[in-house]
Amino acid sequence: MNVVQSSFDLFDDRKPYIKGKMIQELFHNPESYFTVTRIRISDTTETINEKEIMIVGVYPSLAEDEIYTFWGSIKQHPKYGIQYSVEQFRKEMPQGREGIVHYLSSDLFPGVGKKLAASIVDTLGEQAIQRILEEPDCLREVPKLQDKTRQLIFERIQENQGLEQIIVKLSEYGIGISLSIQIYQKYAERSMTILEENPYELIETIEGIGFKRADLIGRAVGIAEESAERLQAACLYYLREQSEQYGHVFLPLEQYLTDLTNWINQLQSYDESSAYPSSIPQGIERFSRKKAIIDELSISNQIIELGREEKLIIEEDRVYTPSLFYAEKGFAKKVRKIHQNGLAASFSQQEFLKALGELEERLCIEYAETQKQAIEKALSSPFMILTGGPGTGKTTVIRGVCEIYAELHGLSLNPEDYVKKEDPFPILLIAPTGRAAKRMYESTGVPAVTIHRLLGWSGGKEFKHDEDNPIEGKLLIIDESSMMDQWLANQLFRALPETIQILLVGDQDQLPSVGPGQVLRDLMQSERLPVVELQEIYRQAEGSSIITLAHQIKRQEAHIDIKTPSADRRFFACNQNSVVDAVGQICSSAIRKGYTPKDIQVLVPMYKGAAGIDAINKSLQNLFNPQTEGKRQVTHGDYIFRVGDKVLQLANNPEEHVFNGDIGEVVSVIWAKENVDKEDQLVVLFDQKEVLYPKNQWNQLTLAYCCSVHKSQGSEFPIVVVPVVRQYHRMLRRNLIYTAITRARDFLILCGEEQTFLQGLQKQDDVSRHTYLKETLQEWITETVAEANEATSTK
Ligand SMILES: Nc1ncnc2c1ncn2[C@@H]1O[C@H](COP(=O)(O)OP(=O)(O)OP(=O)(O)O)[C@@H](O)[C@H]1O
Repeated sequence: MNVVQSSFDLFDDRKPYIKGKMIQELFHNPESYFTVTRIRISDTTETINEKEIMIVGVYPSLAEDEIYTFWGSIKQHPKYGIQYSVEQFRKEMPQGREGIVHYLSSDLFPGVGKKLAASIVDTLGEQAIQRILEEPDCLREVPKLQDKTRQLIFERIQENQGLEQIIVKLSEYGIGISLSIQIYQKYAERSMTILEENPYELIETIEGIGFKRADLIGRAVGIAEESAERLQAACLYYLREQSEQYGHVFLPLEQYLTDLTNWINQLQSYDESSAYPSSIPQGIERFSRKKAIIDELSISNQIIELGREEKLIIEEDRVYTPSLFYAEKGFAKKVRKIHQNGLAASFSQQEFLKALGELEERLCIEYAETQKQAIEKALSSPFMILTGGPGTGKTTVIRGVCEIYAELHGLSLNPEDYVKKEDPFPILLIAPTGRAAKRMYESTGVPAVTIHRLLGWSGGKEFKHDEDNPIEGKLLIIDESSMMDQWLANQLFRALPETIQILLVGDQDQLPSVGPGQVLRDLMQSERLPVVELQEIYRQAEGSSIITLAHQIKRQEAHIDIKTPSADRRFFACNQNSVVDAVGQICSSAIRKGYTPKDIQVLVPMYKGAAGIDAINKSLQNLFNPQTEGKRQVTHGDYIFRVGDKVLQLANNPEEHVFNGDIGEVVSVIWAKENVDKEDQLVVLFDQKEVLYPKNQWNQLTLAYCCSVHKSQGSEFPIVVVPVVRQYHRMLRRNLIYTAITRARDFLILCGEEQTFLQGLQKQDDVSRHTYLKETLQEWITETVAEANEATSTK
């Protein structure tokens, strides 16, 4: 294979080096890549006699049985003796034969395993790739190679000419095959040039490459710490990271500059012991390549430059990424337009009361005074917000709005009356998740879809509807709007006609959106749009103590009793070490009472640790769906997926109409030998729709017996089990617990430590989000709701 003659010659073999194989990794920080490994020396030009040495510095975890070359300097530690401080490193090229076997048995060639790949190389020699390209028929010489596989090998090699070189090269920096393929697909023959000249570009273009990984390549190819490319990439990356992690839409300039400077310096100050976690083995010197302190002035120069190039937007003392700046401004602009231009229904009080009376009769309920006001206001305002805790009748009001709107406009609510394209259904009901939309449909009888579906999302940034191709509709009702982030809100609003009427429904005490922003909260707090809050609880009337507990939490009452059992609520005391068993016992007991795994949902705030989601899922899998003879299962990383398992979708897959947070069941495992693609496959059933998962999509799935509170937003389950133990204490806060317990429809079981639960309720979200939506609306819409009301009442 010609990889060995790659033009990528960055390493100076004349400098002293040490070559060797790993014996043991003593420390590796996956964040900073600071690594300490003991290696067995196979060759060196340094003046040492040792056969083994400790390699200390910034490099990825080494692969077993691979030879690496390190360039650096020898340091003498008073206690631990000789150590080697690394400045550059390189994985030795795979030997010709080994490299081709590795390539041919990768996921690029489904159906070709190590054995077959070895047989191809044994038959065709180390020039196999070249030979196959020139004369595909040479593959006929390989024993037992089926025609279909032969064809596939040739086609894949032809499609990916040159890729094998990149794969081998990138593996030197700890970059695996799938990322290498993405890099190659993006840059083709320019891949190597990008890597050598500005690996930081990969952060923007390749998902899965963050600043630290790019910086690792940057170090290896010799890009200076203070170079503009590196610092600019750090500025952009840090801002994006802060938005993604903490939900900020912008950062205050001063804070951004200080925190970013500290972050950059901490990244490179590997020789300052304070920068390292205490888990580094004592006695290991903390040093690496030459250090350069980056001062605030250098960073601010780069920020100004990025501002000039419009890669950052600086408005007064706020720094934004362009996408969030335009999302926030664009959304605010459209809200103002709809608020001022939207066409509200016009009707007399008499007409309204008549329609309401008929509806009450039909539904056999009597709307409460605030609920009536909510319906009337929603119908007569271009933009209204309806809020309230669980069970206060938000959905009942939505139903009223739909029915009376239809009545007042003489419209039918039967979708079958709208089959013609030029006559679309006038009332659009949407929610951020599929399950929330389904609930909305079930309780109102009006069709409801996800926001993504309404927008005709087809993956990535592709939406069918936007300002040039707006959605058609007259009334739009958005439920669970606390989950809507600033990007999605803007995407939705830009696709709406200015004349549409909007009812936004949500509970601001629930968790904020996963993505940046706090759209619902800002809209409400701007005091520029009418808001109706429902406070009376109706589900309580049906005997629900779950709802009472939720409202006690919402009102921040001082004495909350979680221990006294009631008809729909229990508490079981247990500690951190016994909580997994306790959850198991609770679930077993529910199953004995006739509930199925689908009815029971365990909700936990974190994945890792002895009481984390992963551990609970493994234990519940054995309980709910144990391995039995003949039941098929596959292993994927740490997980086993077995026929009958309840699984959770972790990514949006618009082609198959399955979305992040959807829950399904594994209904079959198809072995590689049973399908034309020659790879193991899973079939998952979601709501009567079967979806096929080839192996490379298994990472979109996880077990769902237990899932995160975040993923459960917008859903309801008959039985919810919420363990609360000290291990979660960093994550616990009022709105998280509130969201978890309000997911329970019939029965709520809390287990764990009462004290930890009560302490969690005392904590609010510690970081408030930096957003400017509220202020923008206040600047742009001059009249407050109170003033508007006054003006109407004096007319
Ligand atoms: N005015 C009313 N009279 C009698 N029952 C009512 C009234 N309003 C609502 N309900 C009943 O209260 C229960 C909760 O109402 P609804 O589902 O509309 O509340 P919600 O705020 O949407 O709750 P959640 O947010 O938990 O879904 C329902 O069973 C509903 O029929």
